[in-house]
Amino acid sequence: MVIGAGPVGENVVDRVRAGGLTAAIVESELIGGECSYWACMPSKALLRPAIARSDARKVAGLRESVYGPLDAMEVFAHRDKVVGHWKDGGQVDWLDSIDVRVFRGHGRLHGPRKVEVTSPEGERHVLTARHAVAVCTGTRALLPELPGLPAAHPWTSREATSSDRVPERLVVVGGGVVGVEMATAYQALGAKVTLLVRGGGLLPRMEPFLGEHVAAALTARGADVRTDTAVSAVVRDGGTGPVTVLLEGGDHVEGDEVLFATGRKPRTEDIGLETVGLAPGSWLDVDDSLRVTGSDWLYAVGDVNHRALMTHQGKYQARIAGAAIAARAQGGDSALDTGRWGAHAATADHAAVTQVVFSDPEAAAVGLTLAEAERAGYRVRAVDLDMRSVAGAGLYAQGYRGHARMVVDLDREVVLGAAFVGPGIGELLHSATVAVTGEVPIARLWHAVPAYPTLSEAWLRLLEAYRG
Ligand SMILES: Cc1cc2nc3c(=O)[nH]c(=O)nc-3n(C[C@H](O)[C@H](O)[C@H](O)COP(=O)(O)OP(=O)(O)OC[C@H]3O[C@@H](n4cnc5c(N)ncnc54)[C@H](O)[C@@H]3O)c2cc1C
Ligand SMILES: NC(=O)c1ccc[n+]([C@@H]2O[C@H](COP(=O)([O-])OP(=O)(O)OC[C@H]3O[C@@H](n4cnc5c(N)ncnc54)[C@H](O)[C@@H]3O)[C@@H](O)[C@H]2O)c1
Repeated sequence: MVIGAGPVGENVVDRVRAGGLTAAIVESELIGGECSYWACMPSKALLRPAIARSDARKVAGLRESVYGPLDAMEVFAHRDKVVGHWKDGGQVDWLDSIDVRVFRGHGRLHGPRKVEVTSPEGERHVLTARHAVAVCTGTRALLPELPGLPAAHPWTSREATSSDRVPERLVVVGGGVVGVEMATAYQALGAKVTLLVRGGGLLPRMEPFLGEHVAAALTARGADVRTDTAVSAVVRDGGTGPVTVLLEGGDHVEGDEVLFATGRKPRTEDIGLETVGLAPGSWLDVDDSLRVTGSDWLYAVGDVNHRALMTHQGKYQARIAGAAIAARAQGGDSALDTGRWGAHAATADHAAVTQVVFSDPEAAAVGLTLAEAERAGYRVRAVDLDMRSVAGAGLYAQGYRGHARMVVDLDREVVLGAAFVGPGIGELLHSATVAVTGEVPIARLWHAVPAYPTLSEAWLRLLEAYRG
């Protein structure tokens, strides 16, 4: 039994079916989850024209053709198509095709191995799982407790990704991934954007140079990026019209909408955790097979376990969890391969989490940052590269600005992490992921020859710099 049919829940049922078990899934909103309708897919549909136009403006002979504004209505119409007009028929057909029973309604644990489903009409059924229950209920936006905020009707990621109008002035609070991506999209669509960042820079979970490049580019295009700036209250008379965001220190910013992109909280307040001895509202702690600590039947997969809040990482966990559930059903714990990089251990959660931020320029990273590697006790060296020394970069875009870093474990001579920022850099990430996950020795990477003249020659320059 799976509670929550986001990308992660869908992949859990797919993998347990592939492992020979039967599966059922409960969904209270749309099959496909946050990612398909209010997160990854609509946000990338809004960002693609912004990034494509920006890249084209860096190509001689082409830039003159792309100086007009984006057609916001066309962009929104395309976004609507990408999200299937917020209808999930296609996803339901797919679940039917793999013989998974779908229950519409709210799912709650009801003691060991039991799930109570309350249908939209209020009917209740209790279903009993033979082997396992997987909680895949994801997250929702976390709003800080600030005076005036609820009454101001702020945008969260849901409103920002589903809006069909561009506010003249958009204030964005939060310099994480959602804040940066939505500031990028709405600025390109024509809004005057102010980005209020509590900390010292953007994208604080990544190598600092990524956020520095992104902030410089947003500022150069006219955004007002304010770091070390804390919001103290929000005022919006009557809950509509212009909104005033008050800052600690006495200053204020006015906007026509304010987006709070200040993190996520788990959707576990009302899923019956108390019936199995767990605290409602908490993130769910799991082992590397994604089984909840202390349980032999309950799994928590995807955002809800707080390991790595990205769709691709959650789907990876789903593949591991589905295989582990099927293996345990057949042979108990002894049937599992839970060693490092084993079939039933989500090792990449610790060593090789990947992320592409679809900002302009793009930012991408895998594995450990230099600071994380040092904190973990590795003897490391960071090798840095100005992307302007890569021939392919100059051809990709005139005046290319970008930077790359490779973090090397000096004892094993393998790459622990890599980070890139620059136009088109997102597609470079997977080569780094293969190097980090495969723990490919530097001596062998030396033989992996990047084609000339591509952005991938960043690898050649990084390896040359490392070897001296
Ligand atoms: C604006 C934005 C952009 C993003 N962009 C990207 C991106 O480009 N790439 C990327 O990798 N990640 C991105 N993410 C993160 C990504 O959306 C999440 O990591 C992903 O959605 C997690 O999948 P999930 O299945 O764990 O949860 P969700 O997608 O949240 O799905 C959970 C499902 O469970 C259902 N549910 C919850 N409670 C119950 C219940 N009690 N009973 C029945 N059903 C229930 C919900 O209705 C939902 O359908 C983005 C996030 C945001 C906010
Ligand atoms: N392209 C992608 O992979 C992608 C895109 C969007 C979101 N996501 C994922 O979704 C998750 C949620 O993203 P997010 O940006 O909402 O969260 P986040 O945790 O990445 O960033 C939230 C930011 O808000 C700041 N913040 C928190 N409270 C604040 C306050 N009161 N005032 C001002 N700032 C405050 C935090 O310091 C942090 O920098 C992330 O884990 C992210 O990885 C991924």
